[in-house]
Amino acid sequence: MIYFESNFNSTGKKGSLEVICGSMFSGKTEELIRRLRRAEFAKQRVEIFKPAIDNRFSEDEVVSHDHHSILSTPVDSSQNILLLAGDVDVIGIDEAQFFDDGIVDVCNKLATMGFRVIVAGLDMDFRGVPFGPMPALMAIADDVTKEHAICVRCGSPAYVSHRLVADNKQVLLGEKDEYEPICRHCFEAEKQKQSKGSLF
Ligand SMILES: Nc1ncnc2c1ncn2[C@@H]1O[C@H](COP(=O)(O)OP(=O)(O)O)[C@@H](O)[C@H]1O
Ligand SMILES: Cc1cn([C@H]2C[C@H](O)[C@@H](COP(=O)(O)O)O2)c(=O)[nH]c1=O
Ligand SMILES: [Zn+2]
Repeated sequence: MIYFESNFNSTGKKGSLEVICGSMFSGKTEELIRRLRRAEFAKQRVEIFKPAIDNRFSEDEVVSHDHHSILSTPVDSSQNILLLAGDVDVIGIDEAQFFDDGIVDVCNKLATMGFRVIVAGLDMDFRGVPFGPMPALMAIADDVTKEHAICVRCGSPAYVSHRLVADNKQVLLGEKDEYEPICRHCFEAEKQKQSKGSLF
């Protein structure tokens, strides 16, 4: 896929929605920052939003696990993105899984209005279940990129973020102490191990 920094999508029309998904540590944020920086090199005006709850590394920056960062605006609700999207060409949104369902309509509207919208987020939660508005965003996107971390157990491409701590809430902010990226095979082995353990 060729991304058009000119803000025209592959059909030559202005306005599009790109989704970058995958497990934790797969490079979603790095890829988001890379696309936004390229847009800046093309003299595009860029605005980045993230959910206010994600204050792990910084209140007002999107930061990758490899310490790349870009200034962002934290917002409490998806509607705020519509209100705050000013006179820009490209809108980046990180950690989209944490937004309310309204984010789907907001992204659709922005793309139709002519913005290039680039969204990054976890496709699945720690149970391997689709996360929040991500499946709907992927369905309506013009382009979807699935990134893969390396499975920390066997070196294959990882597909899910396995939770290492005993907590069943869907939302639990964390890093390497709380999550590890693993592949389908190692995830299945883990589930078997846990179900055997719960029998005794
Ligand atoms: N198991 C792993 N597989 C791949 N990258 C990893 C792994 N563990 C740590 N990393 C680091 O995470 C970086 C990706 O970080 P980031 O873009 O923030 O990912 P994401 O946003 O998908 O969580 C990689 O460049 C690498 O330095
Ligand atoms: C799997 C999973 C993750 N989270 C949290 C953990 C992190 O704070 C973010 C994901 O960050 P990343 O940029 O993709 O590394 O989400 C969660 O709350 N619930 C989950 O099931
Ligand atoms: Zn594995």
